[in-house]
Amino acid sequence: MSEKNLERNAVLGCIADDVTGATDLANNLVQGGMRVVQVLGAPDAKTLARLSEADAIVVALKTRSILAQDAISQSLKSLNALREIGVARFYFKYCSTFDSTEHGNIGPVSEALMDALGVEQTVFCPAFPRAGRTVYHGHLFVGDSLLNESGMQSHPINPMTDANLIRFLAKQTSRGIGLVSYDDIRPGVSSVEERLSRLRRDGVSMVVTDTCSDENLATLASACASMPLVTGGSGLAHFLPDAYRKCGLLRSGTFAPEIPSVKGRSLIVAGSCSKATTAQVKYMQEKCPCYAVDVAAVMEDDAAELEKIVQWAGQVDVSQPVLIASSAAPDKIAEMQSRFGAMEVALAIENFLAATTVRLVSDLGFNRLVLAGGETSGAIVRELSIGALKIGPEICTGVPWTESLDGERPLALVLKSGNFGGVGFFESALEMLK
Ligand SMILES: Nc1ncnc2c1ncn2[C@@H]1O[C@H](COP(=O)(O)OP(=O)(O)O)[C@@H](O)[C@H]1O
Ligand SMILES: O=C(O)[C@H](O)C(=O)COP(=O)(O)O
Repeated sequence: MSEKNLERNAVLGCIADDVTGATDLANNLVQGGMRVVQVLGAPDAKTLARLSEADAIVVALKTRSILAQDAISQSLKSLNALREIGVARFYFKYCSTFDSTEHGNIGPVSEALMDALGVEQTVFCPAFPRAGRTVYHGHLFVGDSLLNESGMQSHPINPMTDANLIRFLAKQTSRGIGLVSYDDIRPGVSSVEERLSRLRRDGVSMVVTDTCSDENLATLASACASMPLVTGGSGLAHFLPDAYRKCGLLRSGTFAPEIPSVKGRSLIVAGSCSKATTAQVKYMQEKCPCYAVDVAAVMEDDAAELEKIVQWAGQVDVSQPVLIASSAAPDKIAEMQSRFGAMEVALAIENFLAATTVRLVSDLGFNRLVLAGGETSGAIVRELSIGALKIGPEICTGVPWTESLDGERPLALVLKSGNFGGVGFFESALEMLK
């Protein structure tokens, strides 16, 4: 394909099951040298056709924790729109901690995408070593802890209680599941390719990959570059652009992403209850005014609680960032869930934080938004009616600044995965805009 043609067609179309995972993926593709645009919600081909300069298009859905049939329908709509504009390679992105449940959507959506593309095999590569996610003998580790001992076992809506990905995925699909082990990867690309073809011959269509290092990811990216579909966390995406360049699929050269040029008030909204976000909230409470959301009040009279927050935020000096957090410890979460129902609380808080953010943006001029949590961020960007994001520079591993490309006024946004970032993340993110 001539260099000019390479300029025209997106090489890779990505479908992500939550918005923070989508920006995490987009960030890794940008780091690999791709020009990336992220769209929010299942698009149509007409919308995508306008993004002709992008090497990769990332479609950010909110399908991780919804009914499988709805997740499949939104994912296939996105796939069809991407195919209609000529995209031929696809990436289904889910969490590096494989966030799902026994009846979750990773298996069903992967099956649907494989069937729509007519592919016999794909890989499941959640690992992201730079973020401490590795896989060994098919078991997922977060740092030096097994997934089910990492804190993810207490997740409010998808507690991860089994680190064995093969056993866990088998509960979501009846298709053959196999493993490309560390010992298959260590010798190099041809060893991985031989293992994959042996598994394919044996009818194994879903292949979990061990990954202990970035070097393993680079090997896997080269071995999978010809696959029409790959699935995983964002780690593999860091190395795919180079693999595509080596196949002549992607133009050479890289570019420096721009920091958002949005001036104005800063708002931090934390709905994630992960260990990382809880620590970040605790740190930031010492640095700026913080409102701890009263979950029981939200469940009983959300309008009154929202008005209280708007009044409170209106008293804060405009030069100060404002922090609103519903994050809580597992025992407090359990108490609310037993009183009101787990999904009822989850959805009520997502919708409450979304409505609150819209009010603060429209009434008090907040336009630099740092959002913590995948489901939380998805609800907020949907309520703000943001359709597309330009990917900016990385703040920490897996989390970039972004800027809205549409809507009434430009917004600078951080969509932070709950688990990502150090304790001072919120402060560091805002420092970058000074
Ligand atoms: N105090 C709380 N009690 C119960 N559920 C909560 C509380 N605060 C937030 N939640 C819910 O927990 C879920 C957090 O998910 P998410 O935003 O994806 O965070 P993460 O990125 O850590 O997974 C959301 O559904 C949110 O509404
Ligand atoms: O951890 C990842 O791979 C992604 O950044 C992600 O999917 C995060 O989802 P979360 O719900 O924000 O933890």
